[in-house]
Amino acid sequence: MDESIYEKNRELQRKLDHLLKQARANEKKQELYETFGFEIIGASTPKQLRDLLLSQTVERFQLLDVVLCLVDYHKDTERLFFERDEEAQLSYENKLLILDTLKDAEIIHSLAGHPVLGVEALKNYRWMIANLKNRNQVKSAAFLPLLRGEQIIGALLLLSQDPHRYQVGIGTLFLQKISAMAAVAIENCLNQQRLKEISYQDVLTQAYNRRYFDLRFKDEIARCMRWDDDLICMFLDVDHFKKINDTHGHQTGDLVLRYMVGVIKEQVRSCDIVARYGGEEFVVALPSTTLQAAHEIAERLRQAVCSTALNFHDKQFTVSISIGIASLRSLLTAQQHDADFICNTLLDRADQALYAAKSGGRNQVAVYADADLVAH
Ligand SMILES: Nc1nc2c(ncn2[C@@H]2O[C@H](COP(=O)(O)OP(=O)(O)OP(=O)(O)O)[C@@H](O)[C@H]2O)c(=O)[nH]1
Repeated sequence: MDESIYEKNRELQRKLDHLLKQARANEKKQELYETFGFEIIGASTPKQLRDLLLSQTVERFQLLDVVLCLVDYHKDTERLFFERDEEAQLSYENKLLILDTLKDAEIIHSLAGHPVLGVEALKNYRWMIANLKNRNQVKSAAFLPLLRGEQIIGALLLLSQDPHRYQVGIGTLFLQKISAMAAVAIENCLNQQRLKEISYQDVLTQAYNRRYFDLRFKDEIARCMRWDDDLICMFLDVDHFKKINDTHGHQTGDLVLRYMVGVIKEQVRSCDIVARYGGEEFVVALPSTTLQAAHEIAERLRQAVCSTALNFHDKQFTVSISIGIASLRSLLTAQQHDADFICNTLLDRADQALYAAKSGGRNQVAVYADADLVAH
């Protein structure tokens, strides 16, 4: 056979090998993207989703970094996405940007509804990387809009050190699939959190309900014990509430309960847990608070309530509250007990203190003092 035919054969073989190699690489890539996409869809908590979108993407796709921006249509994205996890909030500070529909209207308007790659992505969306420490190492970027129907709910910006990684003209099908799955997952996750919040809320006052308090209270006790911190349980009860209802009507009574939650929230920190425990009784957990500080807060609250003239439904009147407080630290000086016992005993002690405040004449603060009770 003629040498040129051999050469043609070799050339064809080389081309075939190259195509096979490319096909295998694409298959692998597809598998990687698909597995990742299914994991995103399967994420059941904001923590899992945060980890997948903001950390795992970098690792699995060998990126320099990734930035996610979300449009805050319901003014709740940050709260729901971070679930009050301040540590996570801090560590993802520059990687998750929450866009306000009013303040950032122009920016939101500038988000493209299709993927943008290469120089244009870097030029148009430089604001997304403005606070990244490694922003100077970014050489190419892929901007992927997160769409739900016609609406943009945010965007992902994938960043690479390789100037050729995201160039105009490269196929974006894999990337589009990932961003479509991320959009669904984010929306689902936020909606699930919203449902959870509703089920933990007291409908009348918007404070947490007892179910939520019981769950969180145990967590907070465990956390404070781990850090050798004190924790205060405070019960508050409106004095002669039945009389308020009887005199001014049930609807006015409802307004008093709502007002109470407002006053309590004004006097405590955002990390304290305020819940309606039943009827006209409220409970507050104050982590990392000393008994003395809690006593001062309770006194301030009591005074704020009884010194304010209320004017609801054209009826002017004043109300007073009785408060009972108990501290975790005084309970732990006795002996070690399991979490349920500690939780129940602390609630019981605060309730006993409240009872003492009521029987002492109402409109007063009482502190549980019998540290030996737990041993009985
Ligand atoms: N308006 C209104 N009243 C409620 C609600 N839940 C419970 N109550 C009323 O709260 C009143 C509580 O009365 P009591 O338990 O006798 O207590 P009190 O009159 O506040 O007396 P002391 O606590 O001893 O000072 C009852 O009349 C309940 O009907 C509510 O959601 N709205």
